[in-house]
Amino acid sequence: MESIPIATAAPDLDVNAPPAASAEPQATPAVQLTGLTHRYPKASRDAVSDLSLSIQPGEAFALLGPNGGGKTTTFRILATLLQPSATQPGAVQLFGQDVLANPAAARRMLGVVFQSPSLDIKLTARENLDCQARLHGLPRLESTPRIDEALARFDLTPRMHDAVETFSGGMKRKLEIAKALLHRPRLLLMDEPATGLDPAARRELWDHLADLRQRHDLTIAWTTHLMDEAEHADRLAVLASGQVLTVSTPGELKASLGSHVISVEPLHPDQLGTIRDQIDAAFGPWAPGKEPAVIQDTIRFEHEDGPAIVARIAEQLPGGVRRISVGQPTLEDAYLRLTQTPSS
Ligand SMILES: Nc1ncnc2c1ncn2[C@@H]1O[C@H](COP(=O)(O)OP(=O)(O)OP(=O)(O)O)[C@@H](O)[C@H]1O
Repeated sequence: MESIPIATAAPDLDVNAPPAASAEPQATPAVQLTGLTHRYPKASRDAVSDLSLSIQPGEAFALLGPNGGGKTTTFRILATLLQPSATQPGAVQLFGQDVLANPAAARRMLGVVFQSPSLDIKLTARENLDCQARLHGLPRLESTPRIDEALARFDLTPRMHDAVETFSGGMKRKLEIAKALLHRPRLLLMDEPATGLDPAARRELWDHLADLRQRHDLTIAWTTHLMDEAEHADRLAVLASGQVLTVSTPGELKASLGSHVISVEPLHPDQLGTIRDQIDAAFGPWAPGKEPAVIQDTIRFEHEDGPAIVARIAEQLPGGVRRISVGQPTLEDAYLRLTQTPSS
C-alpha cells in the first residue's frame, strides 16, 4: 500500500445568495414542468420522459446529470427552442404562462445563455450589447443607461470599446450574461455556464450571479454535470435517462449518505471485484444502498466510522490496495451513488 491519505472534510455549503426564496413554495412557480416528454425523431427512447419539477421565484436551481441525462433537452424546451413530442408533450409554464401555447411571451421573461457563444467576436463589447438592445426593440434613451450599467456591473467598462475576440473566456461569459439580462428577464437560463472557465473565472462568475440575485428579482436555472457548479444551487434536480431521480438541496443530498465515504483503489484494477467482496464480507451487514460498490476504478462505500474501517482494511489487505481515502460525503459522492450503476 502506498499511502492512506485522509481526504479533507467537504467544505461547508457555499450558497452565495440568501436561501430564503427556496424554502417556501409560492403560489406561482417561476418554472412548472408537468409530465414533460420528448423523443427525438428516429430515437428509440425518450430523451425526457414524463418529467415534472418546479422552480420557485428567486431560486437558484441546478439541473444536474450525467451525459445524455436529458438536461439539454429540458433546457431547449424551456428556452422555447424545441417543442416537446406532440403525442404526450406535457405542460411547461413560466410564471404561470403557458410556454407551449405562447412562446413569444415566454421569451420576454427569459434570458438565455447558451453553451456555445452567441457573441459577435469582431464587434466590441458595447456593440454586442447595442445589437441585443435593438433586437429587443429598446429605445436608445432606455438602452444607453442599461448598457452602461451592465458593463459596469460585470466590470467590463474599461474594455467596452475592445473587440470581443481579445477577451478572456471569463470576460466573454460575463458579456454573454450581461447580454441575456439586458431586457430584464425574470428567469436567467444557462446551459453549462462555467464550461471552459478556469477556477478563478468560475468563482468570479458565481459571485456576480449571487450579486444579481440579491439586487434583482431574478430566478436562475442552469444545467451542469459539474459538482462545484451544483453547489451554488438552493436546490437541484438530478436527471438521468430523461427522468428526475431526486430534487433536494445540495446539503440534503450529501446528508443522504453515511457519515463517512470510503474509497479503496486496488493495486491492480482486475482485483476490484475480489476486494469489493472481501470488504463486503468483512464489514457487513450493510444498510440498503450503503454496501460497497465498484464505481469507476474504486470501491466506494459508506460507514459511520470511516477512520476505524480504513485502519482495518490496511491491516487485512496488505499489499492489495494502492490507496484508501475517507472523507465527509461530498455532492459528487451522492451524485455517483444516484447515477452510476455499480459494476461487478
Ligand atoms: N438531436 C438529437 N437527435 C436524437 N437524439 C438526441 C438528440 N439530442 C439528444 N438526443 C438524445 O437524447 C438524450 C438526452 O440528451 P440530452 O442532450 O438532453 O442530455 P444531456 O443531459 O444534456 O447530455 P450532455 O450532458 O451530454 O449534454 C440522449 O440519449 C441523447 O442521445
